[in-house]
Amino acid sequence: MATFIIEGGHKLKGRIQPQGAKNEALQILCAVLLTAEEIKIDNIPDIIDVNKLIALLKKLGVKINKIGKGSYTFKADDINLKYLESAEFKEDGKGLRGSIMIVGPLLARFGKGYIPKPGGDKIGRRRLDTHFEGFINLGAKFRYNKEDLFYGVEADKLTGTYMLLDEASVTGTANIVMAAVLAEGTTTIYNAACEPYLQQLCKMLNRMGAKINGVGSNMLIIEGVDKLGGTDHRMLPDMIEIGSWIGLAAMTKSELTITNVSWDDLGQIPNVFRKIGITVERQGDDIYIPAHTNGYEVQNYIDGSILTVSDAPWPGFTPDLLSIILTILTQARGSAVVHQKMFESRLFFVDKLIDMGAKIILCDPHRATVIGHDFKSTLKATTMTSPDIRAGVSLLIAALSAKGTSTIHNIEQIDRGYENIDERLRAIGAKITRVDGN
Ligand SMILES: CC(=O)N[C@H]1[C@@H](OP(=O)(O)OP(=O)(O)OC[C@H]2O[C@@H](n3ccc(=O)[nH]c3=O)[C@H](O)[C@@H]2O)O[C@H](CO)[C@@H](O)[C@@H]1O
Ligand SMILES: C=C(OP(=O)(O)O)C(=O)O
Repeated sequence: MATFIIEGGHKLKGRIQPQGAKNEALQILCAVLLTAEEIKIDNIPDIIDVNKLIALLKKLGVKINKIGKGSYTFKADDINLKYLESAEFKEDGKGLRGSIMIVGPLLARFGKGYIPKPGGDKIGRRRLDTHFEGFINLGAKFRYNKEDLFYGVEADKLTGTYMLLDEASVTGTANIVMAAVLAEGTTTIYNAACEPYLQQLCKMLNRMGAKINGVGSNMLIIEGVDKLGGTDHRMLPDMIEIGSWIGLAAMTKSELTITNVSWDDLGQIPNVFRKIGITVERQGDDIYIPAHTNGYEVQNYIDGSILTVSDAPWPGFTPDLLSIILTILTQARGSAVVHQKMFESRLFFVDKLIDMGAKIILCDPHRATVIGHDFKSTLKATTMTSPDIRAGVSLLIAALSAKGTSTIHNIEQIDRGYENIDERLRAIGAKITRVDGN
């Protein structure tokens, strides 16, 4: 278990370039299984989850060449399906959430797809029904081994159909789309998720020869094709990292420029930060955050009632930024409610913020009321353990704003999704030391 030692209370300054998007990368990498032709992908983040998926694809027989930082070619022309039945695969597949998305492409191209219960953050129930109901709708036979927690789908052929998803699952929609592009006939997916990750996936699949209409909406109409070909793809900047750096700048009263953010793909993100009083300035394709020397003031609604920040499927506000919003609210002028609708265990990390002196009432597992200090009292340094990726980064931001030296254990949770975070933050003035565990 590695650890960060953080000396808080220093202002940061400078420019930071967001990495390529983690959740997009996990989808895009799985899509290389859909063709025997070469696919070149740029801006792949160098993070634990993505590297685990690349290693898994390699074991599946995908030929992988690293051609530069974040740039790889992939060629899935000789897939080793036996690996899917190995004990090794049962271990590898469990290591991350994104591995679930190999199932759709494997089913579509080779007639079978297996996966052990995938990993990812322990932030509440994370069921997979939407994925498998989608495959069943396309004509696949499903089985689940309860002892091994091992899922499997098989089909001689997939046939397009109409389906109404029970929830707009992000990875579920990606998985079903990747199966449907090679199905016979037309598939309509209603209540589809439409995060930029999915829009990017659909655009890439269309460049490979797929026929997907409705990209960016909650109804995708997919006309199946016999075969897909190669393409080039570049990952968008990671919008969750961008939100994390906005929060970091505000809470440490630092002046930061977040470069090349792909503004038009950020949806509600800039506005939600503005609602809690943070100045988010557009400069070309950069975000400029001035030093919030006089703090930031939470806006009320027009009728004067208290602000609630909650998540919703895209184009709603992403649940992956709520932990960061909650953390920066602890120093806001005013109060707000954070309502995490999707995941029931994601707010428990507030205990650590309360230990640091934050004023938070956890109303129930989904809702917390935060009463901001307006910097009249700084958070106290402490020792904590990162429970999940976004709570981990939130605690890191809290520690950077706190008085004294904090310790965060289990930072592998942070490394799962943030590339070289300590080095990149040191470059803008943060005092962070990484101590490797045994
Ligand atoms: C690898 C990856 O891409 N992970 C992301 C993906 O996870 P993932 O695809 O696993 O998450 P899902 O979209 O399936 O949904 C997660 C949870 O939210 C609930 N749910 C979902 C849709 C909905 O309309 N209402 C609702 O309550 C589901 O019941 C489920 O419990 O999407 C999540 C939701 O944006 C993000 O937090 C994860 O970072
Ligand atoms: C919950 C997240 O990731 P995963 O789905 O990989 O656990 C996240 O990125 O915030």
